[in-house]
Amino acid sequence: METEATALPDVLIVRTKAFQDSRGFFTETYNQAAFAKAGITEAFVQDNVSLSTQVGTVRGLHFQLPPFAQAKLVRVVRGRILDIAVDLRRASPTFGQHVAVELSETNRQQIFVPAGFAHGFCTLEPNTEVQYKVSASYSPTHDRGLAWDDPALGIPWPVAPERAILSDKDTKHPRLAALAAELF
Ligand SMILES: Cc1cn([C@H]2C[C@H](O)[C@@H](COP(=O)(O)OP(=O)(O)O[C@H]3O[C@@H](C)C(=O)[C@@H](O)[C@H]3O)O2)c(=O)[nH]c1=O
Repeated sequence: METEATALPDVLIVRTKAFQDSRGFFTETYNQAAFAKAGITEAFVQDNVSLSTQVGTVRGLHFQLPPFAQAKLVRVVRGRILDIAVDLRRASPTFGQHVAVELSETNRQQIFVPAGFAHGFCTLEPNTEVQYKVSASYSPTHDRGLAWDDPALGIPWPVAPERAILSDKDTKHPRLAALAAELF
């Protein structure tokens, strides 16, 4: 496997080696020892999958508060997304900044998003299936959101706000400036 730094040094793009043959390919999407060697030492405790049927589906921006803050290792099994991570660590020099990375069934790259970041994505193809590992279990009482379309974030979403397909919950999150000091 190899990792590539992004504009936010703690967010990594991960590529694992694929073995091609006449049947197709084989790759290890996660290997604890290899990832630890590359600096990803989180113990992942839950695997998630979501299917978004329509192009322009936006999920996010989501995070969980401590002690249930989650690091995430995200990949796309089918389709294509623009994946977004926003730094919410108040003491960080890159607080409020984001990384945008395209993940697809074709490029098979993954993104590692540490705890202390909000995460979300927009689907670029129908029937897109996203799988991700998280380092803390789901806790609805610690689950929080950040407005995906907050202009202060400057995220280059590939869908117009009026066309985005969102959950009811994701239309109601506060903007960054209104997030309480309850962050990280
Ligand atoms: C996230 C999650 C949801 N659920 C349930 C709650 C709810 O009834 C249903 C759908 O939940 P949501 O609307 O929050 O699903 P979704 O909008 O897909 O939420 C996910 O978005 C991406 C961007 C992330 O980064 C994830 O961490 C997660 O927040 O699934 C669980 O049982 N376990 C979980 O870990």
